[in-house]
Amino acid sequence: MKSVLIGIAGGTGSGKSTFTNRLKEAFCDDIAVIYHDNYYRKQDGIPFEERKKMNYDHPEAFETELLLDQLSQLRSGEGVDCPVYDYSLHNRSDEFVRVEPKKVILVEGILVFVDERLRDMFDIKIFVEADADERILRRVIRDVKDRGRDIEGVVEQYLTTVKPMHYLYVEPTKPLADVIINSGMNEVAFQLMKTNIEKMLASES
Ligand SMILES: Nc1ncnc2c1ncn2[C@@H]1O[C@H](COP(=O)(O)OP(=O)(O)O)[C@@H](O)[C@H]1O
Ligand SMILES: O=c1ccn([C@@H]2O[C@H](COP(=O)(O)O)[C@@H](O)[C@H]2O)c(=O)[nH]1
Repeated sequence: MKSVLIGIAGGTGSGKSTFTNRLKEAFCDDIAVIYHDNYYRKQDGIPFEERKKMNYDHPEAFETELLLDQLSQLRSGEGVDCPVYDYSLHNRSDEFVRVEPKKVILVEGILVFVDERLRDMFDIKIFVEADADERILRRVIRDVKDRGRDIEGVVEQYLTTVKPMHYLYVEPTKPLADVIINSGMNEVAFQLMKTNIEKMLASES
């Protein structure tokens, strides 16, 4: 079985997870999904107050080597134990999630097109686009509701690291994408990808 790897990048709050999760809901266990965020580095030795202030939008914040190894294993037909990140702790949890090899593997994250080795693994590269004001508004609501943050903290983090790193690292990868889609709720883009994945799953190779 040859796996097709699909990378889904875009700024924070653009709707990457929304788009990815809609595809996962449509195909359930027929496809695999990997979130680059789960590969944020382990920070066990660093106190919580320090972890809160770190730059999570720089490529070095991720253990991309581990992701590369695990994607290679999946492509060779082996299952992997993916790490699980806990945003409220700013650290990896002790959990793992078993991911089995599938014909179609989605890999989602803000910086998945930055590392050339990772970028070159993708058969299809999708960039989810949304205006910066909409992204930050969504992020404030989501981080307060789901990621254990307060509004002041989200705003400070956005201005000090998230925004500058977005323009330094995320935005420059947009032209490297095969397809740029306008929001994760885009129905046309969803149906096009769904049809394509159905064809991939039905093909013999
Ligand atoms: N087009 C949209 N309109 C309104 N809300 C949206 C839209 N896309 C995403 N959201 C919401 O915004 C938040 C961030 O979206 P998410 O998919 O998690 O973004 P990302 O994974 O790119 O950070 C979520 O709460 C999601 O439900
Ligand atoms: O401990 C952490 C780890 C990450 N973040 C932020 O998460 C986003 C990436 O996730 P999206 O779902 O794409 O928004 C990134 O911008 C980091 O700043 C964090 O706040 N704390």
